[in-house]
Amino acid sequence: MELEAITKQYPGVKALDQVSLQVRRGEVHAIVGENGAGKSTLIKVLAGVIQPDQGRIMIEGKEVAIQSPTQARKLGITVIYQDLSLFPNLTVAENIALGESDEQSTSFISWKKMTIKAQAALDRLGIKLDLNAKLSELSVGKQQLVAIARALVSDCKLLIMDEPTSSLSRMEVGYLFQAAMGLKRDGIAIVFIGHKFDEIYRLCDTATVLRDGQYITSGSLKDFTQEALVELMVGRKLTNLYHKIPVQIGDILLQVNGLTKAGQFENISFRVRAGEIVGITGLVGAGRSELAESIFGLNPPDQGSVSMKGVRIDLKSVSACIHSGLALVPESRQIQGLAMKLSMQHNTTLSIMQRIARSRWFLKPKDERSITEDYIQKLSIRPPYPHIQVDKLSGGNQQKVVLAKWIATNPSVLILDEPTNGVDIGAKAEIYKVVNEMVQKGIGVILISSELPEILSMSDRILVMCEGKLAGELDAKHTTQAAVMKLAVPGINREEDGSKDEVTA
Ligand SMILES: Nc1ncnc2c1ncn2[C@@H]1O[C@H](COP(=O)(O)OP(=O)(O)OP(=O)(O)O)[C@@H](O)[C@H]1O
Repeated sequence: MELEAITKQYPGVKALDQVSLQVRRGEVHAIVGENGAGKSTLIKVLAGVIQPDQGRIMIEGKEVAIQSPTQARKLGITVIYQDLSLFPNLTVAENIALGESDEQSTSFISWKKMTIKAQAALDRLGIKLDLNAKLSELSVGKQQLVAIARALVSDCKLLIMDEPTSSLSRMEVGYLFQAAMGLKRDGIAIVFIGHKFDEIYRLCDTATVLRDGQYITSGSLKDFTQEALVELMVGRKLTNLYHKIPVQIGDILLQVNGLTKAGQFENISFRVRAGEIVGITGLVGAGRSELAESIFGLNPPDQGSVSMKGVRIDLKSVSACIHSGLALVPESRQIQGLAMKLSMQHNTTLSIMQRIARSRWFLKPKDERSITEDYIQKLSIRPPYPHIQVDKLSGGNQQKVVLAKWIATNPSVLILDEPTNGVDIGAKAEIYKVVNEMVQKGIGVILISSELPEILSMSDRILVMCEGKLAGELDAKHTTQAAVMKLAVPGINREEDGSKDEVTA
C-alpha cells in the first residue's frame, strides 16, 4: 500500500498535510505521533470512512479511490477499531463469518459452511475458542482475536489495528502478538497504531512518525532508539518521564473500611493521606474500576464504609461524594467521562455548574471560557478552541478534558482510573506534572493503572488487587515489577506474563 501526499483539512485544523508512506507485504508498520498528530485520520482515509482532499492511494501498484468501508474491505483493507465493532449477542462463529466479503453473501446462511470458515480462521491464528460461545462471554482479549479472525475470512491483505492493546492483559497482548506474527508470515501487511513503545519495538519492523498532521520520517525501527523516536514525535527532548516530586505526607483524608460488593471486590480497606499517591494495580478484571466507582457513589457496595476527613460519605449518591471532595477520572472517557456532543468548555465546567451559574437558569459563558482556557494552557489541549465539540478532539486530548473537568472541582482526593491510557508520551509527562502539582497542594491521589512503570514511579504505596481482593501492599520505592506481578497473578507462569521485565522507571 502506498500513500502519496495525502491531505485532509478540517475547519481550522490540517489533520493530514501531504502525508506519504509505504507498507509492504509481511511488514508490521507502526504509525506513531502525539495525540492529534493525525493517526486516526489516516486510518479513516484507508478505511473509506472519510475522503482525503488531495493525494493518491495505491494498492498493489494500482491507484484506487476508497469511497466507503465496503470498498475498503473489497480491496483487502480491514480495520480493527478500539471498540472492535463486534456483535455481543452473536456467537464467535457468527461474528467471524460476518467478515465474509459482500459478493459471497446470499439471503441464506449455511451454518455448516460458516462454522468451517470460522474454524479455519481460528486455526490459521493458532487459537482455540468455542465457536458456539456468545461473544459477550469472552474477555476483551479473546474478542480482539475474534475481530482478527473475522478480518481473515474477508481476504484481508492490509490489517490496521488502532491501539489494540489498550484494554488487554499482558497475557492477552502475548496472544495478540503471536497471532499478528502468524499473519505477517502469511504475507499480510499490518499497520499498528499505539503509544506503548515496548510493544512497538516488540512487534513492529518499521515506523512512520507524524507530527501535527505532517509526515516527519519513516524507517526501520532498528535505526531508531526509543529516545530518538520520541524526540521526532514531540519535536523536543523528553527526559525523565516519570518524575515524582517528593512531598511531605500529611493527615488521613480518605478512609475505606471493609468495602465489599458480591462478585466484584471483597473486604477492601485502605487510607489515603494528604499529599500521598496510592497506586492500585492488578490484572484486567481484578475489580479496581468497580472499587473506584463504589468509592465515588456509582456502584453502592453491599458492606463497608468510606469516610472523608473523618466524616462518613453516603455511597448511594455521587453528588454527596463530590461534595465531600472526591473526584473520579473514569477509565472510559467517551462513555463515562464526556458528553461527546458538547463543547470542550461545557464539558470542562459540567462538574462546577454552581460556580459558573449566573442564576438558577443562566450560565456565565465568559467564566466557562476563561476556566477552559486556563486548562487548555495547563494541559496543552490541542486544538486550543474552547468551543470545539469534544468528539472532534483526538483521544488523548479528550482524556485531558476529562482530567480538567475533575481538577476544576478542587478535590481533596482525586481518583484517576487509567489516566494515561491512549495518551501520548508528551501528554503523559504533562499529566504527571499536574498530578505532582496536586499532591504538592496536599491533595491525595488514588492512581489506578495497569502500566507498572507508571505505578512504580509515581506512587508512594502500591495496593495490588487480585480477583477482587487486596493481595498486598508494597512500598513503591523498594519494590519491583516482579514483586507486583507475584501478588497480582497467583500461581502463574511468570515468564509468559512478562513479569521478568526490568523496572524501567
Ligand atoms: N471530524 C473532525 N472535525 C474537526 N477536526 C477533527 C475531526 N476529526 C479529527 N479532527 C482533528 O484532526 C487532528 C488529528 O486528529 P486524529 O484523531 O487523527 O489524531 P490522532 O493522531 O489519532 O490522536 P490520538 O493519539 O489522540 O488518537 C486533531 O487536531 C483533531 O482535533
